[in-house]
Amino acid sequence: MSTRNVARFWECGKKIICVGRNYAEHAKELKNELPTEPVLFLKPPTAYVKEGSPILVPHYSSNLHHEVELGVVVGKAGRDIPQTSAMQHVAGYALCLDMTARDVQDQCKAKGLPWTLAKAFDTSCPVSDFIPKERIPDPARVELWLRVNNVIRQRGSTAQMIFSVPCLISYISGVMALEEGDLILTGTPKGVGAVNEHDELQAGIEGVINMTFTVGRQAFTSSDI
Ligand SMILES: O=C([O-])CC(=O)C(=O)O
Ligand SMILES: [Mg+2]
Repeated sequence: MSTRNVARFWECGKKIICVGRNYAEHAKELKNELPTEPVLFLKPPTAYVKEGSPILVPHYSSNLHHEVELGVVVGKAGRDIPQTSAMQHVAGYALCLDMTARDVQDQCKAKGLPWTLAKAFDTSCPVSDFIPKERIPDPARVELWLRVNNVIRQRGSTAQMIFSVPCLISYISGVMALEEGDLILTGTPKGVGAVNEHDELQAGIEGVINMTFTVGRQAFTSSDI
């Protein structure tokens, strides 16, 4: 894959690997135990949405939550990657939202079912433009923020992550091969909450990038895509 294609990672059709409960304060706010190893789940490439298109509340949910996260874009494929060379596999970053149907996730948790319906629906992965690696010299020093209708909801530093970016790359690549254009969502800091139709959602990485999305509602109609 060319550098140009990695820069348009959302068009590559590659996988999105998400990490849950990677910030202690967020694990606590949802009354979850702190993980002893990374919690992983996946989103399909159809989850991507870019600025200019709305985030859609799934037709089967009435409690859509925002989660602002640092995304890591893979630039070099690998399997069983050691932590010491993990950063060589990073092409760059993206500001990401892990949109979550919290009511559906709660039902999945109660029934012991996977989180797919809660996390993998169309538009569940809003992303910024590609951020070249040089613009973020240290992924453990990134300040994330998120506002809904101009009110600050989330603010956190990636310094608070339980598992670092090199640790996550090493762990994930021991489970599944990482490929160029894959995206890793590294977990959300505290402050998650609901968004509703017509809300305006703004998120940013301090001093690097910001993005704006509006919220709409998914219609349950058959259509060609
Ligand atoms: O749904 C959750 O709370 C897990 C998750 O994605 C996160 O911690 O970022
Ligand atoms: Mg998340």
